[in-house]
Amino acid sequence: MMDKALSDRKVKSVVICGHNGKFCGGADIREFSSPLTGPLLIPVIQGVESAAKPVVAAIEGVALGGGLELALGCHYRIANSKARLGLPEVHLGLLPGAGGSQRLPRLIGVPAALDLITTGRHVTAAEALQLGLVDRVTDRNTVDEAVKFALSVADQSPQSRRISTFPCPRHPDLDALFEDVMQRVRQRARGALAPVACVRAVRAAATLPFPQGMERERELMATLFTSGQARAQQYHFFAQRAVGRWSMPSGARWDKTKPVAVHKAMVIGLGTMGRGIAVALVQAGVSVVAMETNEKQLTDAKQAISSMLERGAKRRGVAPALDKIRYSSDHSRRSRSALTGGP
Ligand SMILES: CCCCCCC/C=C/C(=O)SCCNC(=O)CCNC(=O)[C@H](O)C(C)(C)COP(=O)(O)OP(=O)(O)OC[C@H]1O[C@@H](n2cnc3c(N)ncnc32)[C@H](O)[C@@H]1OP(=O)(O)O
Repeated sequence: MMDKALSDRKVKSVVICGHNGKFCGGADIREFSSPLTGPLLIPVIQGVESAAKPVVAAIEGVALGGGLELALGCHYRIANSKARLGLPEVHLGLLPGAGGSQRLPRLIGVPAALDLITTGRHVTAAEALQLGLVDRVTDRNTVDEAVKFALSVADQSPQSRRISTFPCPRHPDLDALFEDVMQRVRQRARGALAPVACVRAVRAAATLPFPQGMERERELMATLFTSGQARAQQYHFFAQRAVGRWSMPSGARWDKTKPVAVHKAMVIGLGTMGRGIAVALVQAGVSVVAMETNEKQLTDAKQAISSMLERGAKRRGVAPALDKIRYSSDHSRRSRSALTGGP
């Protein structure tokens, strides 16, 4: 479709838009666990950018990851005022590997690009306009506005709008900037590879011509792409969404179940975890039966839990709720029934 639009002489300018009010949330993360198929994004974006006629991105909903990278390959970007834009790959253990790490700094400058790429944060359309990431923001129908705009620039050459040809905006002391950012990113990353690789990729954009920068981006991406950290972070992405959709063998489901207040709980086993759980429950106002069959462990736990509750209460300026917890070494049915108030 794109090839057809770009090669048809009757077509003077092109608008790329999404579907159902969303421009593009990026690549399908599930595809990263198997060999990549389909047209590779980098040549697609290069084809768009090098087109001889203006190409306009009409951004509604979200433009994230590869979606924003595609928009950066366009010559103009028009965003709906409710749209959100970002390069969140760092949260998936990756970097913006379809030219995003090389085009973004050329468009909005190194400090702003470092911020967006290393944090993966989304920006609103208003902030995107302020940063120079988009050319216009509209409250109206974005595709209609983009079509109007595309017609108004149809006779103009897109030559000066190709971000890959922009020099990276100058910064007075690049070395000091990167040293400072790298130090802060390393501290925050606590061993994560992707944020550090993101800084390295942006440094390549700031110091190398575009083709060499792309090569550096590719090398860094190749290391991250198959890393255990990336696999774990991508698993985490889907796991986070799955826990929000739980269902029980009984058929109870997250969206059909009303929450029930919990007033009593029993904690069985008072090791480090059990003690912490008992304290958290008491502090949340729940009456707790704390059960431990090992007498020595029970004595130690009583002391530890009381002092945790006292310290917590002191910090919050309230009385310690020591009366909310009862201890037991009796694992019998009678002891467990104390929870339900049964016989
Ligand atoms: C050498 C190789 C070079 C390769 C270059 C590749 C370059 C491109 C890379 C990328 O684009 S990486 C992906 C970047 N994008 C993201 O990280 C966006 C992730 N998604 C989100 O932030 C949110 O889902 C959203 C898009 C803002 C929508 O949020 P909302 O709250 O409305 O819905 P969710 O519950 O989060 O999601 C709904 C549904 O969709 C699934 N999903 C969302 N995004 C993706 C995705 N990118 N890939 C696959 N699936 C996605 C999500 O899991 C939900 O489905 P269920 O889990 O409920 O079935």
